[in-house]
Amino acid sequence: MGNLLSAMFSATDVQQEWNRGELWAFVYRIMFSASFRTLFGRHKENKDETARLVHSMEEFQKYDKRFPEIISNVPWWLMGQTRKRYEYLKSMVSPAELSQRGLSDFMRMRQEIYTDGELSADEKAAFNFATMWASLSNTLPAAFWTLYHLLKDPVAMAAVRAEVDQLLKETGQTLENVKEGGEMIHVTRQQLNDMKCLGSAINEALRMCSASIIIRVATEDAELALESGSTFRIRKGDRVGLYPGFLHMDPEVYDHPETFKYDRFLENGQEKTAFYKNGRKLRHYLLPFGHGVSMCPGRFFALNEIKQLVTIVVCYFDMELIDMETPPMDQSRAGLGTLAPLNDCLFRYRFKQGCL
Ligand code: HEM
Repeated sequence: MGNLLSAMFSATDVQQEWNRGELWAFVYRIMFSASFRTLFGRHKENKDETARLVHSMEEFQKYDKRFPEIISNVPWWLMGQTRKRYEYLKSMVSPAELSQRGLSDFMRMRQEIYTDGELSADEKAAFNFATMWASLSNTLPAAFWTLYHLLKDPVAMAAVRAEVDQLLKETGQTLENVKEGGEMIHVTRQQLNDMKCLGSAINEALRMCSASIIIRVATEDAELALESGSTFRIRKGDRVGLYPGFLHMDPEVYDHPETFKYDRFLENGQEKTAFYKNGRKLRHYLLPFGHGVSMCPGRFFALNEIKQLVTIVVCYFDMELIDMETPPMDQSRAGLGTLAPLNDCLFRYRFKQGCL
C-alpha cells in the first residue's frame, strides 16, 4: 500500500484543481513503479530511484510492444533496439543488482530455488526478468480495465465506494483524518479478502480482458472427449493449447458477455461460484490465472494490488472519464496474457477536499 501511495502522489500534481490525463498512462506509471518496488524492493544505497524507474518503465513499454514478435522468434536484428532493451531490463533484476535491494519474500524464495541449480548469473537474471514481465504485463491491463469500467459505471463505483467506506469505518479510519504527510489509510490482507464487491468487479474485468493460452505437454497418450460427441486423440509429447477466452465470452455461461457487470461474481454479499453450461454446473468458469500446478503464483499479489489501487482512488481522488467511448483491446497480444487498451482515454482527476 505504501509503495502504491507514494507512486500515486509522485505521479500526480498534488492539487485540488482538476487535472487532465490519460488513464492508461496514469495506471501504467503508478502500477509499474509500485509493483517493481514491492517485488524487487528498494535500493539500499540509491534511495530515490524515481528517474531510474521511469526510464525502466519506458524501456519496458517499448520492449513489451515487441513481445508478439519476440515470442514468434523474429530475429533480434530485425527488431531495432529490442535486444539492447532486454539486456538493460535484465540488468535491473540481475543477482548483483538484487543483492543491493530489500527483496519481497516471493522474489527471495525464487532466488533460493535458483541457488540449488547450476544457473549462470545471466540465466538467473533472465528468469527474474521473466517474472518481472509476467507480473507487470498482466497486472497493468487488468488494473486499467477494472478502474476504467468502475469510472464508466456510476452504480458500480457507488457500490465499491460503499464497501471501502464500510471498511474504513470498521477500522476507525475516516477520510477526514487522512491528510498529506499525516495519517494514511491502511488495510489488512483479511480486509482485502473481504472486499467481495470489488473482487467481483476485478473478476469481471479479468473475464473480459484475459486472453492467455494455457499450454500443456501431454505426458502420455490420451483421448479427449468433447461435449459435441467428437473425440481428439492426443499423443505423448503433443502440445495442447487451451483458450479460456472462449469460455469467458460464452453467452450461455455469462449472459451479455460483452457487457461489464460489476456484480456478476457476487451473490448475497459473497463470491458467486455457480455458473452453468448445458444445465451442468461448471467446475472451471473463470481461468485468467491458468490452472493446475503451473497456475499463476502471483495471483493473490495481483488481486490485492488492484484492490489497493482502487481503494486509494476512492479514498483520495475525484476521478471522471472524459472519453466515454470504450477503447478497443490490443488484439496483437491475444494468447499472451491480459489485453491492454489499443489507445488511451482522457480522464480528469483531483485530490478530494480535505486530503491536502
Ligand atoms: C492480473 C494479473 C495476472 C494474470 C492475469 C496472470 C496470468 C498468468 C497465467 C495465465 C499464467 C500461466 C498459468 C498456467 O500455465 O496455468 C501465469 C503464470 C505465471 N505468472 Fe502470472 N498473472 C498475473 C500476475 C502475476 C504476478 C503479479 C506475478 C508475480 C508476482 C506473476 C508471476 C507468474 C509466474 C512466475 C508464472 C509462471 C508460473 C509457472 O510456470 O510455474 N503473475 N500468470
